[in-house]
Amino acid sequence: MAGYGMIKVETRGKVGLITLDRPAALNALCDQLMTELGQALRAFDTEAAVGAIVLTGSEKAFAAGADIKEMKDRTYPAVHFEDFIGNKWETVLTIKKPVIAAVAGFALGGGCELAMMCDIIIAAETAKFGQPEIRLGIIPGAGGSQRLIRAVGKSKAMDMILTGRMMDAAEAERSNLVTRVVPAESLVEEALKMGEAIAAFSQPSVAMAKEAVNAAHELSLKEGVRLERRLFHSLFATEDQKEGMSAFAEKRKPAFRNA
Ligand SMILES: CCCCCCCCCCCCC[C@H](O)CC(=O)SCCNC(=O)CCNC(=O)[C@H](O)C(C)(C)COP(=O)(O)OP(=O)(O)OC[C@H]1O[C@@H](n2cnc3c(N)ncnc32)[C@H](O)[C@@H]1OP(=O)(O)O
Repeated sequence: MAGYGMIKVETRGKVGLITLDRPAALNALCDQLMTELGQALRAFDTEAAVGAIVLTGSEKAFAAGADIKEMKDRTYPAVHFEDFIGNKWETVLTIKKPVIAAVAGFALGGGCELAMMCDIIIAAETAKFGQPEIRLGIIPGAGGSQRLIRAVGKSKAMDMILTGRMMDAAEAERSNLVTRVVPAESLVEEALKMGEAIAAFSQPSVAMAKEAVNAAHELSLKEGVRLERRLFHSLFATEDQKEGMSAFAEKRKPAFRNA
C-alpha cells in the first residue's frame, strides 16, 4: 500500500479497511505503526465516498499491545514530559465516522485499548482480550482501566486488570465487550457488511448518532439527553432528513446525499 510499512489500507465499496500488518511482532503497537494508523484513519475520515471504517489485524493477533521492546528503557521524565500516548496515540477518538474493530486472536494491553476506542467490536471465535500490563510492572495507559469497567463492570474489569488474565470471545460477548462473535474465517466479511449497512445511511445522521452514543460515557443523563436533543433538532436542517421522511411517506427507498 502506498506509503505505509506496517498497515494495509484498502477501500471496499463504501468502507475503508485498515489492516495492522506487523506479523513478526503480533502487531505490537510501535510509534511507526501508530503514526501510520493515525494517518490512514484521518484520510478515510475526510474521504467523502467512505461512510465507515473497519480496523483489523491478523488471524493470530489484532494487536498484542504496545511495543514492550520500544518502551522498556523509557524513563518517567521522558514519557511524562513528552505525554507519551496522549500526544498522538488517541487519533481514533477524533474520527467522526464509525470505526469497527474486527478482532481475531490477541487483543492485549494497548490492543484491547485500541479496540475499545473503536465504536463497535466484532470478534472472531479465536479472539482473546486482556489488559496484562500488571505482569510488566505497569498498568493500562491508554484508557483500559476506564473503558473496560464501562464495558464489562467493575468486578470483571478489576479481575482482568489485577490478574492480567485473558477473556475469550464467548466471555467477551457475555460481558458486552463485543457486539457479536463470528467464525474467524468470516470476521472481516461480517465487519465489512456491517460497515456497508452503516455507510448506506446519511453521513450527518450517522456521525451525530455516534457522537450522541459516545457522549453517554462522558455526560450525566440530563446533559446527555440535552446533547441528543440538540443533535436531533439539527438534523431537521439537513436535506437527508427531508429525503428520508419523504421516501417513507412515498413508499420508496431514500436516496441520501450526505447533505
Ligand atoms: C493512532 C490512533 C490509535 C490510537 C490507539 C492507541 C492504542 C494504545 C497504544 C499504547 C498503549 C500503551 C499503554 C498500554 O496499556 C501498555 C501495553 O500495551 S503493555 C503490553 C501489553 N501486552 C502484553 O503484555 C502482551 C505481550 N505478549 C505476550 O504475552 C505474548 O507475545 C502472547 C501475545 C501471549 C503470544 O505469545 P506467543 O504466541 O508465545 O508469541 P511470542 O511471545 O513468541 O511473540 C511473537 C513475537 O512477537 C513479539 N511480541 C509479542 N507481543 C509484543 C509486544 N507487546 N511488544 C513487542 N513485541 C511483542 C515477541 O517478542 C516475539 O518476537 P520475537 O521474540 O520472535 O522477536
